[in-house]
Parts: sequence; structure tokens; C-alpha cells
Amino acid sequence: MEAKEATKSFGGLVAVNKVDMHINEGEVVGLIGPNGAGKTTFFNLITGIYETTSGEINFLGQPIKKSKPYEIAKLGIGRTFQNIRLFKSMTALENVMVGQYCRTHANLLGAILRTKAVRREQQQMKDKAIELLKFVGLEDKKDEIATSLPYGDQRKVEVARALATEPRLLLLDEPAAGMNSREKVEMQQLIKRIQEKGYTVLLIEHDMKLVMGICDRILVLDYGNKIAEGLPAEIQKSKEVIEAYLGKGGAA
Ligand SMILES: Nc1ncnc2c1ncn2[C@@H]1O[C@H](COP(=O)(O)OP(=O)(O)OP(=O)(O)O)[C@@H](O)[C@H]1O
Repeated sequence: MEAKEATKSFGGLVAVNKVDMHINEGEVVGLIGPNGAGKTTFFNLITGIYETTSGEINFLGQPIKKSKPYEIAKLGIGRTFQNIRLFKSMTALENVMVGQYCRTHANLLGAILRTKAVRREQQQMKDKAIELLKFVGLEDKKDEIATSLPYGDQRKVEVARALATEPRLLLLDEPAAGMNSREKVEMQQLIKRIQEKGYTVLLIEHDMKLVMGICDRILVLDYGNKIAEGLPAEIQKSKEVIEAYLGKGGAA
């Protein structure tokens, strides 16, 4: 993924201002910044919810245009949301299976007639969804209604559903928000295991311990501008970053 001077304005407000960035395959990159810095808007540009006002974002050599969520998933970008968006009244397993539909081959007629090929594919989907739930540590909760699970588990179901789209790039929007410290540690371990499986991750997260502990590289936005980029240790020491978080007086 590569952004070249990516810009998004809402009327007079420039939410993302000429941001350059790239993510290499296999990296975990953190996107941080104070509230309103433009992080979610940047995610929405990568996922085609918004179109850039100017500049461009390329993914696997193709420019990202305004697209429907399933088109972006098919392109190879999976995401989770700041506010959990699971399908109510569906089990954890069904929620994960929904993520796979952008990769299935069955056409409508085959699905209606429930042909042998369709049944075989559905069984494969189910097996794979169970495997993903096992990967996030929720195999024993597969038949529970997803939205009735504890908060931390719901976030894990969302991660499993995003993985089910077979993403080449996984975007995690505040995966540890609202979690207790035990759940945060589990989420950090899960992201580490996701990276070990070969996935590429871009992560928005306010929990500095988690960000610093897991990211290969960190990018900092403030008022839409990229104010710093570097290794976690470099970001922690950056005067610009400290000022952005604490205000100029706080950095003294
Ligand atoms: N749809 C929109 N219309 C108008 N302004 C918007 C819209 N979306 C975001 N903004 C504005 O753009 C700026 C960046 O917002 P954004 O949500 O991207 O920040 P953020 O870094 O994700 O913040 P947070 O950490 O609080 O989630 C803010 O000033 C916000 O009010």
C-alpha cells in the first residue's frame, strides 16, 4: 500500500493533508495521533469509503477508488471497526462465514439448488471459519450469538471475520478500545500471531503500550499532517510527537 500526498477535505476542513506513506508486506505499522488527527479518515480513504480530494492511494499497484465494502474486501483489504459492527442474531461462526463470501465461487442458481459443489464449498467455508475462531481463541464459543459475547471476544470475532476475507492488508481500528488490561495483552498477542502468519497490518490504536510493543514502524498524524514516522523508540523521543500529545507547554 502506498499513499502519495493523499488528501481529504470536508468543506474547508482538511482532515488528511498530503500524507505520504507506504506499508511493506509483512509489516505491522501503527497510525497514531491525538483525537481528530485524521486517522479514521485515512482508513476510510484506504477502504474506498471516501475518495481522495487530491493525491492517490495505490494498493498492489492499483489506485483505490470509491468502492463498496465487498469490492474492497475482494481487492484484498480487510478491516475491523472502531465501534464493533457484528451481525446481530448471528452466531460467532456465522459472522465469520459472512467474511468469506467475497471469496466464494457459487452462483445464485447453484446456491438455490444447493448443488453438490455448493454444499462442498459451504462445508469448506464452515471448516475454515472454525479454524479462524480457533486461531483467535474462540472455538468453544462458535455457536453463541456474537453480540452477546464479552466485549473482548466480540473484537476477536471481528478480527476473525476480517481474516476470513483473506486480506493482503488488514486494517485494525482501535482493536483494544474499551478492553481491560488482560484483554489488551491478549489482543497484542493475537496481532503478533497474525503477523507471524504472514499478514500485513495497519493499526490505529490509542494504547501506547500496545502500539510501542507491537509495531515495526509508527506514523503520527496531527491535524491531518504527518508529523513523524519511524521506529517505536524514535517516535517515543520525538519532540513533535510529544508536543502534539501534550501541547507545547507539556513538552518542556
Ligand atoms: N464525514 C465528515 N464530515 C466532516 N468532517 C469530518 C468527517 N469525518 C471526519 N471529520 C473531521 O475530520 C477530522 C479528522 O477526523 P477523524 O475521525 O479522521 O480523526 P481521528 O484521528 O480518527 O480521531 P479519533 O481518534 O477521535 O477517532 C476531525 O476534525 C473530524 O471532525
